[in-house]
Amino acid sequence: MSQSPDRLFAHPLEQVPDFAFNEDVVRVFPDMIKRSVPGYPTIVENLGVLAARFAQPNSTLYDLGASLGAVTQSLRRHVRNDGCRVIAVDNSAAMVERCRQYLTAQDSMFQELLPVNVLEADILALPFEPASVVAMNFTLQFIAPDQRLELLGRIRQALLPGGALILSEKLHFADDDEQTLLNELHLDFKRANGYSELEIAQKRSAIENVMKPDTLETHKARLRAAGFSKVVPWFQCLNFASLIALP
Ligand SMILES: Nc1ncnc2c1ncn2[C@@H]1O[C@H](C[S@+](CC[C@H]([NH3+])C(=O)[O-])CC(=O)[O-])[C@@H](O)[C@H]1O
Ligand SMILES: O=C(O)C(=O)Cc1ccccc1
Repeated sequence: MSQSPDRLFAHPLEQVPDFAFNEDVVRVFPDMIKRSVPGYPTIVENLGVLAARFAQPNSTLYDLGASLGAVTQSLRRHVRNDGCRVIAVDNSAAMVERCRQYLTAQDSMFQELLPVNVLEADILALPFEPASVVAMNFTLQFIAPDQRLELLGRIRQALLPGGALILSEKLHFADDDEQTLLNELHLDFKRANGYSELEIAQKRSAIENVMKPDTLETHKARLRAAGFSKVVPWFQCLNFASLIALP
């Protein structure tokens, strides 16, 4: 499986197209997300550890917006079998194809992993089965803002008592100084990971129409409105955070 360094925005583009999860992105995605999202490896690994606490025997665990299945692989490293299974969902055909290859490779290296079903589907149109764990690792930010509440409401309805939604997102900050500082520090993180000013500027223009981060306050209020009883942030690195939402 070929994995390449992310140079997608390294050369000047006449017009920067809107960011899409296509084959070019799939080829560089593991490198791109590690060099762009501070704390990503820590979040992914610990998501499996967290999930193990909420997973119930004979239940379903969802990985929504699974991309190449990094979270699904972490769930399979940490959650005991006990009749559980994972449903990984993504609406990018290119992502789903490569995700299935990675999970098959994981299956060939380890025994007794949770069974996985990888679905190519739009999570906005997918009926959810009862689930003990739902992971959305940096996916809600790509959903149209006016669809987010309804989606979270359906996830809430699907969650079994004692289960949890684990939601990771890039954050926006209402306080201008806080927004400026954390944004600058995020740019420094990207520079430290080898991205040029041109790459940073072109990537920013590619994602600004398709990725709309909310504030932590908006997330908390919307999760409450969706029926979650408690929202507990468990991780923040610069402007990227992860929350546990309890039914
Ligand atoms: N409506 C939708 N339905 C299904 N999938 C969608 C939808 N909209 C976007 N996606 C998918 O959500 C994923 C978001 S990436 C998640 C990283 C992963 N969780 C990781 O932990 O490595 C985040 C990022 O790139 O910053 C992409 O694969 C989209 O195709
Ligand atoms: O690159 C960024 O600035 C981001 O905010 C995160 C990101 C990571 C991977 C794909 C799209 C957005």
